[in-house]
Amino acid sequence: MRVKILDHPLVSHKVTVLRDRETPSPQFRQLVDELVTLLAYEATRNIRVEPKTVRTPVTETEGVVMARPRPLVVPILRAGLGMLEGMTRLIPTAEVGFLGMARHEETLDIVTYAERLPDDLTGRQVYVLDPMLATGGTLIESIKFLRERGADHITCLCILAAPEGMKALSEGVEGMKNVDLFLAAQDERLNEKAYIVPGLGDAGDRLYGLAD
Ligand SMILES: O=P(O)(O)OC[C@H]1O[C@H](OP(=O)(O)OP(=O)(O)O)[C@H](O)[C@@H]1O
Ligand SMILES: O=c1cc[nH]c(=O)[nH]1
Ligand SMILES: [Mg+2]
Repeated sequence: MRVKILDHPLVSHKVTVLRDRETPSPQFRQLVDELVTLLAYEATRNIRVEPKTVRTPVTETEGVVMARPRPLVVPILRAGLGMLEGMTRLIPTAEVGFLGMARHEETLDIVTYAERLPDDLTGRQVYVLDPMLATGGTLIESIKFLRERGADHITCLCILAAPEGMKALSEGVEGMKNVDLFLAAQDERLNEKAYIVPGLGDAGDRLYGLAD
């Protein structure tokens, strides 16, 4: 598994504001949207293109366009939904599939409660969106799911990750070729409730939770 952590002062600035418990939901959503654009710029370097000839007003020239089959973007509900618009703004022609997964607060077991994906993903490049990689259980489960359908190359975009989850993920996908992970920041550890430290709390609640 290839891991890339963005190293950019603008990213660090946005992550810091995102962490701040005083940052309200509307600003939190805006920051997630901005961060995913920056992450997506790096994470889509591997996007497949094919040659295309175009006629400019001046002459004919060789360029490239995105290859077929189109890439598939998969936000992991609920928190991953906050990353979808930023991603599709960059790749408007991508197809979007959905996976709804939640980890049980105490057992940390992953429950897959929704799935809307093409049956056959043979040869497809897939971009998985989930802001938090904590124990890694959710991402491992989703990658296995996508692999079983034939996905060819899976790139995960996360905002924060704990080292424990990164290790579990790399062991969990060992032997699987073509799995990449892009992060805005790597955090210190997990706490006793498997929350990321220092983290940003519960991403789903901060994006979509009811205001106090
Ligand atoms: O690496 P893990 O230990 O599996 O934890 C990470 C998962 O936890 C969060 O989702 P959550 O289960 O809270 O669901 P939500 O998005 O509906 O809040 C987060 O968005 C990840 O999907
Ligand atoms: O810190 C964490 C861990 C899992 N899910 C979250 O939303 N935050
Ligand atoms: Mg949650």
